[in-house]
Amino acid sequence: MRYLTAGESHGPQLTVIIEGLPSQLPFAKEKIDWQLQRRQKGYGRGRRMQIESDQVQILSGVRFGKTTGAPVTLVIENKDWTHWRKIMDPYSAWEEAEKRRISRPRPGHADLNGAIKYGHRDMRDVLERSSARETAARVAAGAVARLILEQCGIQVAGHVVRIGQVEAKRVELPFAEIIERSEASPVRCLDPEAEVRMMELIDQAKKEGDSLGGIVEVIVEGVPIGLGSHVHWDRKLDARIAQAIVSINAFKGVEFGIGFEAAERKGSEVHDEIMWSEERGFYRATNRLGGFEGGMTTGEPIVVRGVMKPIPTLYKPLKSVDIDTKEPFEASIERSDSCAVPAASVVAENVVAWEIARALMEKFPADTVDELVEQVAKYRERTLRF
Ligand SMILES: Cc1cc2nc3c(=O)[nH]c(=O)nc-3n(C[C@H](O)[C@H](O)[C@H](O)COP(=O)(O)O)c2cc1C
Ligand SMILES: C=C(O[C@@H]1CC(C(=O)O)=C[C@@H](OP(=O)(O)O)[C@H]1O)C(=O)O
Repeated sequence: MRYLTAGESHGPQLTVIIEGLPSQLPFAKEKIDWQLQRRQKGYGRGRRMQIESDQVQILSGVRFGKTTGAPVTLVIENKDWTHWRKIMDPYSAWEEAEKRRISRPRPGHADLNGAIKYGHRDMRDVLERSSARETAARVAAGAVARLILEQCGIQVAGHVVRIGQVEAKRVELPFAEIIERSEASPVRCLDPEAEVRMMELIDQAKKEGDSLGGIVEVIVEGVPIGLGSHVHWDRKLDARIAQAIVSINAFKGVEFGIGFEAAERKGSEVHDEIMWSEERGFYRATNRLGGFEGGMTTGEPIVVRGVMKPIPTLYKPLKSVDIDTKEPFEASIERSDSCAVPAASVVAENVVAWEIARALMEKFPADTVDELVEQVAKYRERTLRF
């Protein structure tokens, strides 16, 4: 399974082409649109989210509500396009674009490196594609992956663990409650006390023209043992998930289970002891390693965390240099989010879902979804009797 996305932030649309899906997969458009809506929400987002109302248009690969096995093309409209048409049209008048040309790179964004690398004097040509608007297309792909996972009894949830200085209290909750609580929270946080403080912090950052980052956690339940592989570096599923997370705009790090804390602990306080019972087969007494050993799933829930740096576009001045005049300047006032950690947790859920579905399709190659479901069920049974 693979996908490609295309589209600029202020162009007419985003497009995603997904290839390698099994046929006969019930293609619930409302579930894809639901994931897109979830990504748009979250306390701390800027005005752009009030303009957009993301949903997919299905252009290929689906008939009678099911996949045909052909590539699926999905399109998400940029409503904001109408305001940018004059300068974002592929043949827009140069004079129009020149009036809005961007020559002032923002520290922390892709502007300067992209302009130097691709030879652009208008940094809009970098901004448009480096914008996290593109994550809407990735969420659509992940939402399609979730349709596959659902058929195989695999569920994905996500929540916000930290925003700036505020950390949520760690609580052990049943999976359904994690979904319910994070969904009800404007910052997608499971801890009501931290939620209030996170919102205050976002208000304060906004007032000060500053921005905030944080940490998100994704949990995947119902994964069979042995997705991924130890035999080669690029088949290790934890490594692929790490790439998927760090590829999200502004994500700088990733950890599984207890993560970086493992460095401080002794082996006896890290490794998850192996147990066996008639009903469960092999299982672990703990899940400190977050569901992975040897690049393969252990069958315990996958627990992965990603760290997002603060949003680069600031109202508060940061030093930079104009690429035309070479003069220093301060502040570049652009419309921007002040904190997008809650929204990014939805992106994280969906990019992880994609990697799990891809690994599932690699282990259980199938042309139809029934073939896939059958193989997964048989394998689970075999695992239990191992
Ligand atoms: C959901 C989401 C929303 C974002 N919104 C903004 C924004 O409004 N303004 C901004 O400057 N950066 C925003 N970012 C971050 C930039 O896209 C990101 O920092 C930039 O692409 C540079 O890439 P890097 O930070 O990975 O190096 C957002 C990121 C995500 C995941
Ligand atoms: C459009 C989205 O996020 C955008 C991501 C983004 C950036 O620089 O990454 C900058 C902002 O773009 P604009 O200047 O058009 O407001 C965000 O709104 C989105 O998430 O759908």
